[in-house]
Order: sequence, then C-alpha cells, then structure tokens
Amino acid sequence: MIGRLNHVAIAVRDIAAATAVYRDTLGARVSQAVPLPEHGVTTVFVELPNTKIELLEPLGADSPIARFLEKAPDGGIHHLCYEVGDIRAARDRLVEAGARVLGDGEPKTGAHGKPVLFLHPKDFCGTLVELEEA
Ligand SMILES: CC[C@@H](C(=O)O)C(=O)SCCNC(=O)CCNC(=O)[C@H](O)C(C)(C)COP(=O)(O)OP(=O)(O)OC[C@H]1O[C@@H](n2cnc3c(N)ncnc32)[C@H](O)[C@@H]1OP(=O)(O)O
Ligand SMILES: [Co+2]
Repeated sequence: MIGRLNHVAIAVRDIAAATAVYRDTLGARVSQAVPLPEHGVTTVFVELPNTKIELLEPLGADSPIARFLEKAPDGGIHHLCYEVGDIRAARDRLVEAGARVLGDGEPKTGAHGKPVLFLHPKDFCGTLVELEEA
C-alpha cells in the first residue's frame, strides 16, 4: 500500500537556524519558509536527490510541534511521510486493521497541496506516520 518516502520531518525551535544548518553546513537546497496555520506549523523543505526533509517550527498556541518540543527541547525526528495512491482507500484499510487515524479521519490539504492523514505513533512502532496522496 505505501510507496515512496516523501519526507522525513524534523521538529525544530528555530527554523531559520535549522535552515542555515542544512543550507550552509550540509550544502543542501532549501525552500522558503511557509506558514501553514491550519496545521500549526511553519515549514521549510530541504530537497535531497531521493527524498525531502521537512523542517517544522511551531506556529500558534495549539501547535502539535510545541507539545513535541516540550518533551524533546533539542528537537528531533517528528514523523515519516509515505505516499499512497488512494488516501481514502488506504485509510479504510488501516481502520479495518485497527489503526488509529488522527483528527476527524478526513484528509486535510498538506504542504504540497495534496491530501494528507496522520496515523497514531503507538500503532506504528513508536513513529508518527503521515500519508500523502501521490
Ligand atoms: C505541513 C503539513 C503537513 C505536511 O504536509 O507535511 C505536516 O507534516 S503537519 C505536522 C504536524 N501535524 C501533526 O503532527 C498532526 C498529527 N499529530 C497529532 O495529532 C498529535 O501530535 C499526536 C501525535 C496525536 C500527539 O498528540 P499529543 O497531544 O502531543 O499527545 P501526547 O503528548 O499525549 O502523546 C501521546 C503519546 O504519543 C507520543 N508521541 C507524540 N508525538 C509523537 C511523535 N511525533 N512521534 C512519536 N511518538 C509521539 C508521546 O510521547 C506519547 O507517548 P507516551 O508518553 O508514551 O504516552
Ligand atoms: Co509532514
């Protein structure tokens, strides 16, 4: 069901500093910072030859990234995003298998303008999983 690894997301306190690390120290191509209030994050994408890194800074009082950083003040890997062909079919199959889909279960528009869903980390080896329709 899952296909390509679309991105690995890293939660950070200071997205400008993290962007500088990837751009200046690691020599990667980085995007502009984009605020996404519906998701409670500001994002920067680091383009790699085989996948992307999504840098996430908290945005707003209810940001899921703020809660994550309370437990991991230095930041860290927050989620993995896998591509699927049909996100609603994938959701229905996962729910039938007993997995918890987060939120109201309906896909939201993600950072790439495509439908996304999140799956509970306790059901996936301690890793928060994002699905993005390819
Ligand atoms: C930019 C848009 C989009 C894209 O297109 O790429 C994005 O990536 S947006 C990214 C941000 N959005 C989300 O994270 C949405 C989904 N997340 C959630 O619904 C919540 O963050 C959560 C995963 C349900 C956690 O909610 P929270 O209120 O923080 O609950 P707890 O703190 O009680 O956590 C419960 C339990 O789960 C562990 N946990 C929490 N977050 C993670 C994580 N990222 N990875 C692994 N484990 C995680 C947490 O430690 C708790 O465990 P215990 O302490 O053992 O109970
Ligand atoms: Co993501």
